[in-house]
Amino acid sequence: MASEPVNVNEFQELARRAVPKMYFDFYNGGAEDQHTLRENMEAFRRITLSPRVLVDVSRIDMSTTILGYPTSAPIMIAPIGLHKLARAEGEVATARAAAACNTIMAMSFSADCTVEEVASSCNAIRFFQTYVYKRRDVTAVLVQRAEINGFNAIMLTVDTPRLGRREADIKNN
Ligand SMILES: Cc1cc2nc3c(=O)[nH]c(=O)nc-3n(C[C@H](O)[C@H](O)[C@H](O)COP(=O)(O)O)c2cc1C
Repeated sequence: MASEPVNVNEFQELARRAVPKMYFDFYNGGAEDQHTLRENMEAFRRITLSPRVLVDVSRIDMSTTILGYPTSAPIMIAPIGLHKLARAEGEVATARAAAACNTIMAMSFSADCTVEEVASSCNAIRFFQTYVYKRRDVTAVLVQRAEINGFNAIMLTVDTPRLGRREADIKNN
């Protein structure tokens, strides 16, 4: 790719070149035969946009709110673990990017940075993702730390009672 990326797919190709294969496979892969991963993309392809014609488009505003918090577009950063595999600053860099784009960052429980580091790095609107652990006191402490550090919402992941069988990660050890 000679020039700057012009769409999301091209970012994927840049990422492939930027990080070791093992890390790229972790970020890029899904579980088992990756049916859901493919279907997630197909679902977006099936959506047809119907432009409204003869309307004033001189000023386009996609801003909205998510749980009452403002965002420049109905797009936010999903919780993804281990950002330091991609960049030394990890989730701090992601939070700064979210703030620069006026969007919301959901920080993973499996983050490489602490909630304190992310909170002190910028004023991004941030949600904290967690699971409900067998030890409820562990969950409570995580939620309290997030709250003290200005996280605005808790994103509860309920579909991971067991980890998915991510075959690329198995092959990469
Ligand atoms: C590499 C990777 C790591 C992820 N880590 C987390 C995580 O730590 N916590 C979580 O709740 N979801 C995690 N997810 C799930 C994503 O947040 C998201 O729900 C999932 O990728 C589906 O959204 P998508 O179709 O936009 O990819 C992860 C997904 C990927 C691909």
